[in-house]
Amino acid sequence: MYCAATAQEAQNTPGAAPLDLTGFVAASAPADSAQSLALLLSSVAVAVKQIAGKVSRAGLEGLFGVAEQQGGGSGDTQKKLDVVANDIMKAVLSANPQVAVLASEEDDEAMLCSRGAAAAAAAAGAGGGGCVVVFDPLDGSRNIDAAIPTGTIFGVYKTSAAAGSDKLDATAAALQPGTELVAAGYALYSSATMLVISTGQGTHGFTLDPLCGEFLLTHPNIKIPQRGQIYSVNDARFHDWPKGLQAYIEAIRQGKGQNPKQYSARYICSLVGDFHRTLLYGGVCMNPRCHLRLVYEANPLALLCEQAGGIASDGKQRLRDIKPAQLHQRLPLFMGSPDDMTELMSYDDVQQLDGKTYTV
Ligand SMILES: O=P(O)(O)OC[C@H]1O[C@](O)(COP(=O)(O)O)[C@@H](O)[C@@H]1O
Repeated sequence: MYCAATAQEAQNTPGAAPLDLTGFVAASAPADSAQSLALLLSSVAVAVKQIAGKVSRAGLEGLFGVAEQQGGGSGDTQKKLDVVANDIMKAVLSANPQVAVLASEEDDEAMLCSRGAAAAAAAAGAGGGGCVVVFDPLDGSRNIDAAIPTGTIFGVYKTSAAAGSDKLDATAAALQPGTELVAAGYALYSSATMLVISTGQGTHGFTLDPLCGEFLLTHPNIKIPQRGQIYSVNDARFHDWPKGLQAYIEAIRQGKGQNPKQYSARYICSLVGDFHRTLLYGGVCMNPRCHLRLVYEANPLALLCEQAGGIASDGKQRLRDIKPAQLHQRLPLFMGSPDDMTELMSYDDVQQLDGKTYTV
């Protein structure tokens, strides 16, 4: 089988052109799904390029601010760009015949895509079928109006785990534990547009080259540092946290943790941005209250984190082992370097479960 190491060797060959996303996935994903995942991730890349265009032109196209009509979904106030990004994801992905089910943060229910669902039902008996794509079309959208980085998060499952013989239940198909993910990724809309993906063969980062319009491999086989020196959390909530989390943060702030160095705080309030920095620089990023969503935010990032050698938890257990009960289920989220995460989890009492919400 052609594996990630081979694709990486090609990337490192002097004079070789950087690999593009589709070529890399076709060459490095598991052999039985490489072609289909390459096609699927090509569709994601098309949607991401369109969203990146809208994000960068939002101020010029009147796309700042709150949407006039509030839709369903996870209950957050929808921004104009949330709606635009959601429409783009659904339009592009539903045109891909492999996609049987789409589940978005911005919609109440998972939806069946007629072409993909018919194909999935037809192939279900043979153990085949289409795929389910879960996504948060624009994470961190409260940052949009200040041109601060935002992102798109997605995860891909097979329908076969949920398909009956002739009828596919869209919601059931979307409620799979993170251990069933066959691919996941995020786009980061920042000084560069990046797409970071995993098909279960490592975590790899691609940068959109505006000159050729392609995502090119710039960060092959990302490995999160064993330990970092940065923690990322909304620190203003310190006095609402449980004792264990307070004690951990106090220790690392003062260089009194297992790492005898004082940690720095960094918090963009854009999950993709905070996670991306953590992946590259190490340390921990977290939201200890029940705010982030298991299905389309936490689980996809957890796959990327683990494939980079990190740990992802809800503060009690491995995140990807949790079987979702609802599409918009929220939970505490902790991800980061293995040594930092192991130290954090040793404090045990780190989840903020008081149900408190905040207006800003
Ligand atoms: O208010 P908190 O607890 O700091 O939460 C901020 C988090 O919420 C998010 O904005 C996600 O919420 P949205 O999906 O509604 O944008 C993350 O990007 C960010 O990490």
